[in-house]
Amino acid sequence: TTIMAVEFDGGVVLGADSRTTTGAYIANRVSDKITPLAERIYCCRSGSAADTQAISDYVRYYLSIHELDLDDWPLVKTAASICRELCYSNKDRLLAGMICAGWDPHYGGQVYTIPLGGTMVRQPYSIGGSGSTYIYGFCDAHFQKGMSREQCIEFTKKAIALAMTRDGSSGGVIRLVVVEESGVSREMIAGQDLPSI
Ligand SMILES: C#CCCCC(=O)N[C@@H](Cc1ccccc1)C(=O)N[C@@H](CC(C)C)B(O)O
Repeated sequence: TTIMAVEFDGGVVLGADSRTTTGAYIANRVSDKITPLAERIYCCRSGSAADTQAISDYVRYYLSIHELDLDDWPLVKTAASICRELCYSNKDRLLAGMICAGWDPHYGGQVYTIPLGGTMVRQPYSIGGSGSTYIYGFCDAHFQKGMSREQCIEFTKKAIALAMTRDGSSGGVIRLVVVEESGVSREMIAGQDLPSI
């Protein structure tokens, strides 16, 4: 897996490849690893498909209960904290590396990364999954503070595309989700991995 999320002024871009593997076998070449946690909060999943689906379901459930007490949008930090609590307190049983990202009216676009051990840290952008190891240099070289929505989209597309060419556990199509105050939009970019003949 290769996953990424980038903050911009007013929202976030989330990106992921679409390959699920069992060993070298590609169990799913069109997986959707960008999963909703609330209306303006999503997570990118890496590691065990089962573990990260279960964690996402719990976070979505807890947030839905929490929202009944709120008369406002839930905070991205709240979603990330619930995710972190589940990952940390079950760290010896889970294989889950997740990136929580979204928009809320208090802090705008935010990216929180929750790697394997269950720590949580906010970053201007984050990369994760097996494929991320191949693009740290590219991301260090190309990230700039204050990039526009469109620049963040292009940065995310290029980084994930490069990782997909080198990581055997990444491939399929590039999925993108843009979350901002005005709404959520999805995009899918197909490469060579979809049958054309
Ligand atoms: C189908 C099926 C059985 C397991 C599928 C399954 O979890 N594959 C994993 C690799 C893995 C991990 C831990 C144990 C075994 C196999 C996988 O493809 N993970 C991708 C992300 C998830 C969310 C799709 B990525 O991290 O590569």
